[in-house]
Amino acid sequence: MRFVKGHGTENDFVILPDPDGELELTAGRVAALCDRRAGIGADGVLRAVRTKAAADPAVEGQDAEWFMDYRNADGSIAEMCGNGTRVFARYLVSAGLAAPGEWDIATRAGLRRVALGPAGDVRVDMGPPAYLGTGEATLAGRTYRGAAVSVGNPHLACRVDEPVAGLDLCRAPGFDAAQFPEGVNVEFYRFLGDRHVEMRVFERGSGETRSCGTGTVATALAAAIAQAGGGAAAPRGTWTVDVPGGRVTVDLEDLTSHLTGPAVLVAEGEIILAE
Ligand SMILES: N[C@@H](CCC[C@H](N)C(=O)O)C(=O)O
Repeated sequence: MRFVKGHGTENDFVILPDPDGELELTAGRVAALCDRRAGIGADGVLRAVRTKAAADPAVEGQDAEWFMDYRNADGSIAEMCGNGTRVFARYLVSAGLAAPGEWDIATRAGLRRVALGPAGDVRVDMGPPAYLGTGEATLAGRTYRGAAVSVGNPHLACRVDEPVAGLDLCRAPGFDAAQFPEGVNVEFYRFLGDRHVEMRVFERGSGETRSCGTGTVATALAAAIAQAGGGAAAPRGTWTVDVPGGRVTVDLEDLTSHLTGPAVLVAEGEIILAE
């Protein structure tokens, strides 16, 4: 079957066009595709299926032509993927399946509105990130306090004072499984300036990645709350988030948030699907 490979700030994806929902996408098949030695290699898979053909109750009734069926590299299903949404939108336009402009994409976290031209950055309405209180992550014998944030999927954004490049993210950070029964994406961020942070992430289901769009939104909210001295009434504003794979912008607004950044398609080809 055909595939396209793309990335958003080096958070990379295999895109599988499946307009009529015919593909049986097992967890094993996703993990095999994402394998960086024995497969194509990616942080996740984006299956492009027409919403009306998607046999997924999570998107039933969503008024969008296309459903982004996102899977993590280990084959697990996630509610949302911010970088993936930008890459998905760029793919639909590039393939002639949607026109440049503004339209909605169905996701398990609800409709996400994208805005894009014939080339260049993509802007995604990420909805209002929800601050859910504090939490703790452990890494290399140290405990980090963070903000639990839902961006449709779960995050724990922890502030650090040292450069994030020095953190050992070879192993998964520990977290309280009672607080995050479905697992959690853990971000570590450091202030670089006014509304400017650097961030690294260990993603649920994929390990350390070079970027995480939902994670940058969670981090911007956590940093805004920290800057305001705590509490959920964070000031609104535009944040710059530097990640190992590049830079994105997060707008925290009264009723929603927007994520803006690159979306690049790098290859297309044919997969030989081993059964
Ligand atoms: N990289 C994504 C997030 C993908 C899902 C995440 N690993 C989860 O399990 O929630 C992004 O750009 O948001």
